[in-house]
Amino acid sequence: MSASESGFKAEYACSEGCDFRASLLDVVYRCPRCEGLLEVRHDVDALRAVPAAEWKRRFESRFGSSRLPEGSGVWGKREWAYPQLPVEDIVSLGEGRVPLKPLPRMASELGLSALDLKECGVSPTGSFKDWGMTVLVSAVKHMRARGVPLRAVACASTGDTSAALSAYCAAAGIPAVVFLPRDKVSLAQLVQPIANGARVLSLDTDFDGCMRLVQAVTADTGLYLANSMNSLRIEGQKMVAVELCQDLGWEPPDWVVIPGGNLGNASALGKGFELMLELGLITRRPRIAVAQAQRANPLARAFRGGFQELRPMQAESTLASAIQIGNPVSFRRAVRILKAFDGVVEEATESELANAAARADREGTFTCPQTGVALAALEKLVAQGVIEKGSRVAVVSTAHGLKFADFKVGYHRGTLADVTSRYANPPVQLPANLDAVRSALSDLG
Ligand SMILES: N[C@@H](CCOP(=O)(O)O)C(=O)O
Repeated sequence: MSASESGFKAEYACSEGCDFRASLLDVVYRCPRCEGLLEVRHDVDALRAVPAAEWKRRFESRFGSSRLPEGSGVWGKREWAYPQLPVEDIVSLGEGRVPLKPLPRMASELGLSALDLKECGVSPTGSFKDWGMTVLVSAVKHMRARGVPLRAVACASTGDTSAALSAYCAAAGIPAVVFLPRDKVSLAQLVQPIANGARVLSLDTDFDGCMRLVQAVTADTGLYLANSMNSLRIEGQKMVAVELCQDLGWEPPDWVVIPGGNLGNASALGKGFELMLELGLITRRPRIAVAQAQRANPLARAFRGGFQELRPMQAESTLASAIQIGNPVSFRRAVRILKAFDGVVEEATESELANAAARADREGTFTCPQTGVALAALEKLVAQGVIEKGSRVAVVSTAHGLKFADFKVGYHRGTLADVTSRYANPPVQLPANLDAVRSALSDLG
């Protein structure tokens, strides 16, 4: 069924309040009047005509399906994503529907009544970027089918967005071009677009430099921009908030902690909560904490200054390479969301992020360094009393740790610069004889 048959629709609107409107078939990323980013605006009155209980019932019933796109965590909620999109244009790899993993030991040590990790990296390309990329690439497939002359789709990336774009474009048979900062993404991230047949440009600059170039190149409307300044991405990524509430019986946590780089993700999280509030699926706002690496912390600096305008910075090298960004494109959107959700921003040093990731791994996860930043920020916010004891907290885990194997190896070898590995667990080197093995295990009783 095409969602247009169900009567719902969405269009572009200026996120800064101009009365600019455009069709989702248009190639446009910013408001032509004020240069502000666009947002996808849904017909909320039409959506509200369906009772909240019916939305919950629909979403629950689709959640159980193993068939795509119905069983996708994004397209199972398609009326809230891109309602007019015909089903035949959906490009899904089975994104979303990821585990909400409890961390009971860490919760108890921190004095929280619940701590859950929303494992968005348990996903086709190993990161939360799949949630938004399925919407964007499906939209491109639809535009091409309708005769819009798009030759290829391009993005700048710190490694996860490029992997997602390449995989979805490969599935759809659409050429992809990725702009990567040379030697600043992990080997696993680099090989993903290579394997998927994307055109990989390895550039002698950082992410912000790649972002400037991709924006210039995609001014040619035949090359479509896939970074999250394109608001189609936000429509998929906002489903993280919806799925999180669904996991929790439609009761939001008290706090959500999320790592922040280019800041599309924090904006999407807030947009998801706002839509659920408008449609009555939830009745309370969680508070949001955005976590940044201390070496790439433009939002944290702005927060300390009372959210003055963004001062772009040169992001320094950090283990949390996926959020090594000094000039976040979605800064204004994220600030708006933080204000609306009584939000805070905290930052983590290299040692704090690495140890927080390792601490969570001791409970059965395999966390990426960006999630380590969020967990370290959580520890600090609890210690400061900002997040109160007894709170129920969800942390958005953005990527799978397998993409960052070097980080894990370095941590457990104790070779990471500026990190004291408190939970290092190096292998025990032994001769292959029974006495040595028994002696190594003697403390286990
Ligand atoms: N961390 C991102 C950076 C690009 O951000 P996006 O929000 O524009 O996708 C990545 O993985 O590339």
